[in-house]
Amino acid sequence: MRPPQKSKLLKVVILGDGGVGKSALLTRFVSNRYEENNFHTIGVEFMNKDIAVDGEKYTLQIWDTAGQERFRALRTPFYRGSDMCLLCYALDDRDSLRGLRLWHNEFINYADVQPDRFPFIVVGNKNDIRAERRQVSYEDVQQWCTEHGISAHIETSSKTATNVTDAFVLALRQWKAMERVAEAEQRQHGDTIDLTQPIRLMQRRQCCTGGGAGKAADVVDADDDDGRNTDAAMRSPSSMSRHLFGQSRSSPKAPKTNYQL
Ligand SMILES: Nc1nc2c(ncn2[C@@H]2O[C@H](COP(=O)(O)OP(=O)(O)OP(=O)(O)O)[C@@H](O)[C@H]2O)c(=O)[nH]1
Repeated sequence: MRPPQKSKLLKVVILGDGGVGKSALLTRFVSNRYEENNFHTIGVEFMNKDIAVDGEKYTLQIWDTAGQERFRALRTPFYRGSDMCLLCYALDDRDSLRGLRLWHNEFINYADVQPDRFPFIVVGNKNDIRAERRQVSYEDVQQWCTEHGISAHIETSSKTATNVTDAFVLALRQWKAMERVAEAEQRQHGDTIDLTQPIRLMQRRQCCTGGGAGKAADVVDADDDDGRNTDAAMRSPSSMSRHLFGQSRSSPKAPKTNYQL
C-alpha cells in the first residue's frame, strides 16, 4: 500500500505598494476573513495554507511583506528561497501599477532569480470598486506584463472574495509549468554529451556529494520537502509558532495568527 501523499512546501512572496491589499489578500485566502481597517505591515509575516491542485497536495508558505519603502531592509532578506512571487497593484491606483517595475527588480536582485525562469504573476486587487474609480485598464496591465515577460495576470477582490484562491492556484500552475520546462531541459541536457565541455567530472562530483544541478532540476520528493535546493534557512522550521519578522502590524482586532489547515 502506498503511504499517504505528503504535501510539497512552496514559499510564496507577495509584493506591492503599501495599501494595495496584500495583507487583505493573504487573510482572505488563509482564513476567509476581511478587515476594512488594516494598519501597514511592518517587516514581514507569513502564514501557511494547504491546497490541492491537479490531485497534488501543497503547503503554501505565504510571506506578506511591508509595502512602504522605509521597510525595505526588513523585507528583502526574506526573498531568497522563494518558489513564486505575486506582484500586486490596486485597480484604483495607477501609481501602484507603475510601482511594480521596482518590486519586480527588487525581487530579482534579492531573491537572485532569473526573471524568465521564475513564476511571477501580476495581481490587480480591489476589483470590487465602482467603474469610475478604476484607474488601471486591463490593456494597461497586459502591456506592462508583455514588457516584463510575465504571462499570468488576474484581478481579485479580497473584500468580496473574488478570484483570491484562483490567484494562488494560478501562481502554483505557473510554478508547475516552469518546473516541467526545467525538468525537460535537464533531461535533454542529460542525454547530450558535449565533448567540448569538461562535464564528466562535474557530474560525478554532483552525484557523489549529493549536490543538485539547480533548483529547477529537482525531482521533488514528497518525503523530502525540506531538503530541496531552495534556501531552507528562509523557510519556517515549524508551522505552529508565531511567524512575525520585523515588528507586527498593530491591529484594532485580534493579532494575526498562523493557520495550519
Ligand atoms: N475595496 C477594496 N478595498 C480593499 C481590498 N483589499 C484591501 N482593501 C483596502 O485596502 C486597505 C489596505 O489593505 P492592506 O491589506 O493593509 O494593504 P497592504 O498592501 O498589505 O499594505 P502594507 O501593509 O502597507 O504593505 C485595507 O484597509 C482595505 O480597506 C479589496 O479587495 N477591495
